[in-house]
Amino acid sequence: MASATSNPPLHSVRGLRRRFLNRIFAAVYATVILALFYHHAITLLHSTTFTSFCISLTMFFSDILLAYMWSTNQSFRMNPVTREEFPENLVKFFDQKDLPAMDIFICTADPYKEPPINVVNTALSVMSYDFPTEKLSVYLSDDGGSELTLFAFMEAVEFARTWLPFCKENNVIQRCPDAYFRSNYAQSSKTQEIKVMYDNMKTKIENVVEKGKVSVEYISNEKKRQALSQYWTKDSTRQNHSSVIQVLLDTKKDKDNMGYSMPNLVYVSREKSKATMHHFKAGALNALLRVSGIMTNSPIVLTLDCDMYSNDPSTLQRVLCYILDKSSRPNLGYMQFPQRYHGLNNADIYGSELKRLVRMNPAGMDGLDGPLYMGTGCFFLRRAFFGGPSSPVQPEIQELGPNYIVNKPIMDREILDQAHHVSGCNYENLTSWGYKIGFRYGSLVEDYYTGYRLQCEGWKSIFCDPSKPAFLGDVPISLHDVLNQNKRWAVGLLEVAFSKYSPITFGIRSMGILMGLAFAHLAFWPILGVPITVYAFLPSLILLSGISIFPKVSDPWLLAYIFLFLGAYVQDCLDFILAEGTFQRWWSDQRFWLIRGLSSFLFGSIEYIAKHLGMPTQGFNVTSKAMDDEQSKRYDEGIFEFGVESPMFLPLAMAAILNLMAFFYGGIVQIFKERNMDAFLVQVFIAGFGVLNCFPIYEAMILRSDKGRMPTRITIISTLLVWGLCAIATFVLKM
Ligand SMILES: O=c1ccn([C@@H]2O[C@H](COP(=O)(O)OP(=O)(O)O[C@H]3O[C@H](CO)[C@@H](O)[C@H](O)[C@H]3O)[C@@H](O)[C@H]2O)c(=O)[nH]1
Ligand SMILES: [Mn+2]
Repeated sequence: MASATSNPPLHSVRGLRRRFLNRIFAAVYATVILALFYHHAITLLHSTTFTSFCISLTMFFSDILLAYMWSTNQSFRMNPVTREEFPENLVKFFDQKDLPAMDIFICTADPYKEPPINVVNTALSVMSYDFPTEKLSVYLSDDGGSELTLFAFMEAVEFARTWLPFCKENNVIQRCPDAYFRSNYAQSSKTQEIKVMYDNMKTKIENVVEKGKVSVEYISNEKKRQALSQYWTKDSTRQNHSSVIQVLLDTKKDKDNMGYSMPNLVYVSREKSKATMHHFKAGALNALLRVSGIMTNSPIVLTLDCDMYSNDPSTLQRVLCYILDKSSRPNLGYMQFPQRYHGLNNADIYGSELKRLVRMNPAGMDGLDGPLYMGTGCFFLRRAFFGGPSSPVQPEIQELGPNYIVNKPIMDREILDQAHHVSGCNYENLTSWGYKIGFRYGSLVEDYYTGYRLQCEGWKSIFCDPSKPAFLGDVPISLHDVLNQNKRWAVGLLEVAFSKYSPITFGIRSMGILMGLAFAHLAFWPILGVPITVYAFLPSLILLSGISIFPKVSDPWLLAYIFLFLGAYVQDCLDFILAEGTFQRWWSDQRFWLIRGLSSFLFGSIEYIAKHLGMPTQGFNVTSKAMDDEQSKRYDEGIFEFGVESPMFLPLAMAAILNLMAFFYGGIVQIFKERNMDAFLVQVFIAGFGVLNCFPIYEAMILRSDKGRMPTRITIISTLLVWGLCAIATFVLKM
């Protein structure tokens, strides 16, 4: 066990024992893949017709892509580690007053998709961290440019004056008010009183959002009126408005109801103009980096999405266990906590837990040079945004440099003017922002891309995954939302994969083979759509024409297929269950890979190509966090939500229908009637596996009558398309 040099230790790290087994298994598996390639090559050479050549080539190509995904995936398995922190030892080394200051960034972008009451809850959960309040500054970026959000925050400030001291004096563990009142909290007259206050605030905010504007009866004083009036100019819209910066709390002046000081709280809505690119979330974060730079310039920065509240008030202490211990990891640039979620249904039908992506793979990278950046729950050293560890890049004004010490109060006129200036929409023109400084532009997955570029510059990272989640977030509850989110990721990842900074070339050169491959695995994630689509359609189509393409049951080559299939699936399942998973969730997770492959990845790739050709595309389509009661109920019961006529459902429905046909035809005609089991067993098995995975789709097409069922039009169109596909296949194969 390697532990930090300090004594008593602040943290420890341990390699998982299964890494040795992983390495041996990887060697065996790789050998079998090579053998399979040999078999593919032989089949190709011996193909008798042009059609059979094309089919063999397609299967070979699909298997090459699968092999690429498998081999790059091994970098996560070579050296996974787990860590432990001992925040209780921190006090033995550091005085409260020596702790570094923290700037916390929260992003929101749309008051209708991201209800302001939830954003307020997130802010309150971090404002009440167990940390010296004068060292804490919370910045809210409102890309929705909405007076509704500003209003919600002005209400939140009032509530915070009671909530913050209440949490501290009663040592409340759950400091997100909404989660607290949902939990089994100790009832007392004080908690009753606070609950009433909270409910009042919530009702007010929700009413205002419902009305779509802040009417006068909600504006209780002149200060609020003035703040809100900035939104009342004629040409102020979401895409077109000047900067709004409102200091809602100033730690030097504001006191809560018990007389304790409060953290800084600043509302920022950067200037927007239709004529200027704003780079979505990355642009918003860069604006915050500058505004906070002018106002507080704390050496540590936390980025949070508005839907991820803090679930543990002692998280900052955990972070300091690494950041204050220089021996923990040289050139440490950031520390990532996993995204963890609340409100998942038992089976996690959409695989939203993303266990592999957000917990298992980052633990694997942590054993190398550290995890990727995942957009939220990540603590950065501000310095990391300004060039590599040994190649600093100076920003255009010295006040923004990471070492500059702010010596004026946050409300100083000059500070406010400068803050407005740096949040202007043309400020970044002819500067290095987004390219050499700050969060990086050029990909819809700005998080992945920024973390990747920082690692290329030489920054390292740490993955901190305490058993009590540090942050908890929402998951989308309709299939359409999930697929859209995954599609956005697919587009963003391809943008990196095929850029001049592709991990497969630039990445491997900059950070070595294993880290390079780990990033390359993700960048090319969407190509999985190709083999998944091929396997979903080709074997079944061909089966319907009575043609066999896999080794016969009596052929020893079949063993290679069985080994590769079972080896990958069983290892994956074991890994999943060992990482606190259940079999049921694993099953949903593997199914969702197939669903993603057929929809998000396919449509994402098309969108990427369209974007590349200069056609207009969607950009950063914010995931909805608003809940519809009926939808919520169905989600909780584990029922798939189709409901809308999304083209992304077409390939899913088609695969479902085709595999069902192939399974029955193959099973009945080929195996029972023609006694052709030897030739067709594999294809019937593949179709059957598809059918097994498609149960929720059949249900949604035939059995259900609720609003979330498969729209009839999708069912009809996909049936026609399958019919057309079969006709073409018969024609081509009989040629
Ligand atoms: O123009 C924009 C668009 C989005 N956001 C914010 O970005 C965050 C993430 O957006 P969301 O729609 O919730 O995206 P998800 O798909 O849930 O996010 C995952 O993927 C994103 C990259 O695609 C990362 O930025 C996120 O951190 C990560 O959780 C939210 O707080 C938004 O308010 C902005 O500030 N400005
Ligand atoms: Mn989100």
